[in-house]
Amino acid sequence: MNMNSGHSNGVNGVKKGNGTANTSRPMLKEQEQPESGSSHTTNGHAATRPLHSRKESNPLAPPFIVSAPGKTIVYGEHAVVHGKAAIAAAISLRSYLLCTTLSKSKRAVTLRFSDIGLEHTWHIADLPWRAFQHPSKRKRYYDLITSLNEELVAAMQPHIATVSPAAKAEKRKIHQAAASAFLYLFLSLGSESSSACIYALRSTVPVGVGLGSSASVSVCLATALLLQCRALSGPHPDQQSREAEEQLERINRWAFVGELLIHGNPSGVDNTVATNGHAVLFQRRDYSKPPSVSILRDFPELPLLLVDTCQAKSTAAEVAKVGQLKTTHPDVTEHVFDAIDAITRSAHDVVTGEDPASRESITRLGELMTVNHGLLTSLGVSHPRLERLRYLVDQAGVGWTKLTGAGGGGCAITLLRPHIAADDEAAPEGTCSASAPLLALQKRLEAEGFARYETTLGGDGVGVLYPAVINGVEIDQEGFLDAEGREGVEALVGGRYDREAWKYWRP
Ligand SMILES: Nc1ncnc2c1ncn2[C@@H]1O[C@H](COP(=O)(O)OP(=O)(O)O)[C@@H](O)[C@H]1O
Ligand SMILES: C[C@@](O)(CCOP(=O)(O)O)CC(=O)O
Repeated sequence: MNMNSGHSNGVNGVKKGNGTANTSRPMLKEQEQPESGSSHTTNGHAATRPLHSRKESNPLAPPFIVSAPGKTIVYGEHAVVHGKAAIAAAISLRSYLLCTTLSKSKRAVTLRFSDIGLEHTWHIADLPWRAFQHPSKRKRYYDLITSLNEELVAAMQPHIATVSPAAKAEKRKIHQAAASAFLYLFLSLGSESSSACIYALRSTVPVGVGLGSSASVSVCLATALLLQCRALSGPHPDQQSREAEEQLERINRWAFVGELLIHGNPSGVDNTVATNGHAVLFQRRDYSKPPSVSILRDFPELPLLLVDTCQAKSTAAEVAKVGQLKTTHPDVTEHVFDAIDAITRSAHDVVTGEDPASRESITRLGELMTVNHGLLTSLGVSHPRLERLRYLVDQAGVGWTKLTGAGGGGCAITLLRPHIAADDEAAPEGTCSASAPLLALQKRLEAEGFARYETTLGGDGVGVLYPAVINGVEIDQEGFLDAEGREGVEALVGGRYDREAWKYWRP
């Protein structure tokens, strides 16, 4: 699938509105991969074009969407930045990036990230291609990049400074972080002859609450740009496991670069789980090498309550705070990291053991969460709102609580005690819960300004909807950007009614 040239294996006959469409979705086959940034020529694809594919004269690839999940870190945040193990699971909240290629004459790329109110256009020719393509700086799509090149970041700065310059400082920071992630990836993977395109983003992952919104956005950006420079094969259903694994690894490497731009010193656990889905045991001892990643496909469906303190936090600030503590008290901090590492490994033994959903296993997992939270507090990354939340849950006696993600506000997870979870499950559909203590707690939390997210753990990682057609209807950019809330977005892009439409790399 050449997503940029008129020789695309794309689809025609797609109707706007309520019409029917040819929804065959030819995905990339493994083929000769171009050098990153090479011009978009065909490589014998026309011969394999299906009967109803786009006409040679049509210069545009059809709009397509990529999607990636948010995550919750169950054990090991912060320690993971310093080389220890962490367990994280994908959640059913996701980001979606709709890519609409424009005719060659347009020569501009536009970001429309409506959740955060960002709209920005760059003229492709104005961008600092010379710096990014200098032989000493040029990166290939298969390279492992573990740190940003300061000269390239500096070359990009004038083009980032023009993003939302009049916005309030906090908003500008959010806009410029997202724009930086895009632009660094675009300049690294694209070329001056890249197609003009509009990148429209919607996310059901709340921004900056510890659920990996930046990673899910970075995975979407990396995947879209890799697809557009033809550096990915698939996803297609008959793809060999090793090949699918390689594609996910490629996406993950570039998503990590996006994370470097957004939050400075990432461990890589967030983008790894957003790429692969399910749950992962993750460790990165040496930042110059790929991390050790074990995918936990049989991670139990833990009865978790996910609560937002609604207290804003900054991952970069919390990570820097722990870094500072490590500099001041290296031995003490290392011991705390080691203890967190031991917690993660004990939890891993339980979830990969005989009966991870048994009463005993849940109790062990819960106790480990309590200790993990205590250690995070000792690192200075809790917050009065998180402590209040933990106190309320402890008082209600419904489960074990820890902060998740960077802390300093953001979210906490509570593992429900088995009898509470059982009552909750037995509740008639549509009711909140049959468990009186849980119901009382939920009311209390609401009254004190906490928010609860309904989500399930595990599920697929990065997915592609090519073309952007659900049930024969092409997803319209304006409708996508204006869709109301989580329900609106999911109703529009949801594979719920067209299960075959979304494709995933499944090793
Ligand atoms: N829906 C979105 N649209 C655009 N950018 C987003 C979106 N969600 C997150 N981001 C980017 O990710 C950043 C949040 O990252 P971070 O502070 O690490 O929080 P989180 O814990 O959610 O990952 C934002 O500043 C923004 O740049
Ligand atoms: C604190 C940390 O371990 C997790 C941060 O997660 P989040 O950005 O709060 O979703 C940092 C990292 O692993 O990169």
